[in-house]
Amino acid sequence: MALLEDKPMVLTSHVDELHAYPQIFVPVMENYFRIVWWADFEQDKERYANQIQGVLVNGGLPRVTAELLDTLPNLKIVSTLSVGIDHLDLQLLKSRDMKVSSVPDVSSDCVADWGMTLLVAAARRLPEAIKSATDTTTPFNYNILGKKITGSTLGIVGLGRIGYGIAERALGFKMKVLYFDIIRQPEREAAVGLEFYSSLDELLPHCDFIITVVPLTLQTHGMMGREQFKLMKPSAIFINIARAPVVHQDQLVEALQNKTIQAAVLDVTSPEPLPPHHPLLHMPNVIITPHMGANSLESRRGVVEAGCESCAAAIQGVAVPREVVLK
Ligand SMILES: O=C(O)[C@H](O)CO
Repeated sequence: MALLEDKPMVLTSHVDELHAYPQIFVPVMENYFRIVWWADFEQDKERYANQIQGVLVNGGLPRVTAELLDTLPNLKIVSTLSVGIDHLDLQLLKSRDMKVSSVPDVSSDCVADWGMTLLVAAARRLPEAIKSATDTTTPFNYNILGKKITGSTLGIVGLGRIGYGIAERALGFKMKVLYFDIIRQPEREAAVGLEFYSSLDELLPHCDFIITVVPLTLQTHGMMGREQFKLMKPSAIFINIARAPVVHQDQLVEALQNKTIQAAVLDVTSPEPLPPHHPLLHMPNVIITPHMGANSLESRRGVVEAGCESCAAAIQGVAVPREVVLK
């Protein structure tokens, strides 16, 4: 896609806001657009409203509400710089005939790398080990015993691009890999030798590690709760790199407190960050990371490029790469 000569105006989050883009990506965006930061827009909407043709979001601001759409009469696209689209009101956008794009493919390897990293970190109790070796107030401990990964069984919940990437990596660790998905995927299954389960509840009792990698939808909302934790082995390690509401967080706390399962790793929580007194922050068998699966420099740069490309295409009135088909 050619860069636009007369750069159109696009609204996006403020660089300092949660989920906004690190300053290093701003020049990438400015190659394509005249950027209006959300905070500036908020202060003087009339100045910008008629000129804004695209909105770039990333889970946080700008919230694309009916009110925002009413304010921007020349808006052509809402482009999210993310895989997930759960923060967008797709019904609203469809009713306004708005183009929508996401970036489902660019960061898959990076997120799959992160999924395996978290699995290894939990299995080998990495945070505790680092603390023991580097925090002089903590006893140096030669006996932090982890869980063997080689030969163990991994259950992947959701065999999309990221889930499949995790399967490929797990095979390198000589793990047995099972998966649950609402759609069976024989080609992927055969390519790396996966075992399919049509029922989540039937898959869970077999797994040493379970990782959720599903999009957040009405069907996946709360799919991991008390009943599912009870079906897991008491030695199971549960990892969520999808979206927090896929898990009943309070029921996960209960399962960890009752030792229904051994440990959990959460790259996503509700809310983010958790308040200081939240029990998950104070459990030795929990690892929490700040929603950073897609955070390699390369991946984020690619995501920003791709999102800008889609946005520019819609403004030019040509086919939009990675358009989200609104049903
Ligand atoms: O959906 C994604 O791409 C990541 O979770 C970042 O929002």
